[in-house]
Amino acid sequence: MKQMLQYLKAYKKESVIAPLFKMLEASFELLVPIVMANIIDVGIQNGDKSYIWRMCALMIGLGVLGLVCSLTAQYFAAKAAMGFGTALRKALFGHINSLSYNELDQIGTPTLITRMTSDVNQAQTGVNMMLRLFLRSPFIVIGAVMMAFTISAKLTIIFLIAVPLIGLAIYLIMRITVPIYKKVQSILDQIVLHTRENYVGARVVRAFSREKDETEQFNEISGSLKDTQLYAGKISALMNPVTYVMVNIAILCILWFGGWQVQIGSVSQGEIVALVNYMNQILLALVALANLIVAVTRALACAIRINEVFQVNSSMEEGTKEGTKESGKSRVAFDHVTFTYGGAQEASLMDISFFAMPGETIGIIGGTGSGKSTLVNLIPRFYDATEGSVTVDGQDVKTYTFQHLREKIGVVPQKAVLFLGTIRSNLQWRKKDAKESELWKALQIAQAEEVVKKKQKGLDEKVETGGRNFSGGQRQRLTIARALVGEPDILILDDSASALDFATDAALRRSIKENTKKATVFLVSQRAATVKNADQILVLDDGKLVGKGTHEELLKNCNVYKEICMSQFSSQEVAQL
Ligand SMILES: Nc1ncnc2c1ncn2[C@@H]1O[C@H](COP(=O)(O)OP(=O)(O)OP(=O)(O)O)[C@@H](O)[C@H]1O
Repeated sequence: MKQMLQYLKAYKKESVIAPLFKMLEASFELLVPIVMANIIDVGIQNGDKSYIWRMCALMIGLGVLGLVCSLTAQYFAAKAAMGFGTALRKALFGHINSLSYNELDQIGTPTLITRMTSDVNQAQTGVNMMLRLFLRSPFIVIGAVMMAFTISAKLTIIFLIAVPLIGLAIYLIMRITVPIYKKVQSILDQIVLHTRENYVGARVVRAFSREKDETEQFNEISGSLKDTQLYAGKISALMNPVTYVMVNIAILCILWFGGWQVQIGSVSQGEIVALVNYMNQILLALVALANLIVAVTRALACAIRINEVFQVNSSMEEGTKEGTKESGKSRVAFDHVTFTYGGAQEASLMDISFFAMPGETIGIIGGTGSGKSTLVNLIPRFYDATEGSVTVDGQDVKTYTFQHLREKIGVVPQKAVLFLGTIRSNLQWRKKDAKESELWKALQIAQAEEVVKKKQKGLDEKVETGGRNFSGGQRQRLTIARALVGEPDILILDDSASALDFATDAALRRSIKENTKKATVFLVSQRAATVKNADQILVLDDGKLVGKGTHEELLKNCNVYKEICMSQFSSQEVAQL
């Protein structure tokens, strides 16, 4: 909670003004029954019309003042709560971005989305209500009891019995509903998970005619959300009848016992009306307090979920060096590298050693799940090696600042993702100030020149979220171009040509070789044809490096490589390769 409150720091003034004005409003509200009593006891009893008019004007004045105070409080509370929400959202977004893949894998994207959106909103609502009602409701309850005491000490006994009983009833109802509201938030997580999976894989769902099953599954989760909320709602709905019955019994008691007091002349008729008003004010204040407690408990549950994310620290410590380039040194070197994913039982890479010189092309081949992507992910430090070391330009990757390390590397991930914007804005991700000529050069190398030229607005053509207005092959070429802008020292193509036809794939490799002579290129592929011309081919099998050398060398001495080639070409073709 303390950690959460730091986001209100910039709104100290607003956080004080809002409750103060709410208390001022409450003070005016507490005066109204007294004025009312005077109208009855003095104005009506003496038939003094001008007194009645004056008192009515006073009541209107109190109402207007109360409204002004309430609006002022509302304004400052909203300002503080919005500011709190914005600061919290910013901090959470920054923190999530600072986490390494290891932590992101473990927390999971759907729950991060719920925490970033719905949970932050709930926390913001909690702060808003807290600022407005935290002091006001108890102030009204205590104030009304004290005002009743000034009218009649004897009749105040009814208040002293009724208030704790109403409070107890509200507490019992809330004891059941509050845990249910906490459960609602975790069901929302499941809804986000299901929706996301369904929308991302919409085509697959349709291809397998799974719409009905998916809809049924979704209905089941949203039905459980509905049932849970309905249950909480039904119990909460008891709040009004139960409390109103209790208050009305209390009012009956005031009228009954008050009637006797009026007869013996110790209390006036106007004062009885004032006491009834105070009882009603107490009821409303207690119901508002109950709503406040529900909102604050919900906000607290959300704050705990947000805090859980803040408490996850990146397992990666950023280095401080910029790095230098020494000639004659390997550009990338793996020294006895072993890597195990967080929570996994077995290592995905075992004792991998190799080095790559500037200008070399390294092919990485192996079956599905053999560890190819995992290997290249260690170079830009998406993950850290569990054992051994990875060096870039002779320096351990852990010693670099993230910016300097990643500036050296152009990555084309397996899944071609573009971002909302234009082709130009997407291509400028590695180099913000890249000139038009640089962009076209990258597009030309990536065989994407035609793709852009065919678009009406060229480089300024709009890219929809995820690049959904481009075909799979077009997206792949554009992501390759994006990685080439700024001429990286290391280029990683993680199965990035899978959606390209063989001719384009071959043209792409040729073009990369000719145009990026100084760069070290990592070509990850399951196709032997893609890696066969590489200067060095690494063959992975179940996380182990089972072969290292040129195509010819591997054909002679690496059975796994030979098997891969045989499975993709006839023996005659293999002999000619
Ligand atoms: N985020 C992850 N968390 C846990 N295990 C993972 C994760 N990513 C990959 N793995 C496991 O690590 C192993 C190697 O996966 P990797 O993605 O490196 O294989 P790959 O050779 O690139 O496969 P493919 O050619 O199918 O892309 C697999 O057994 C996989 O299940």
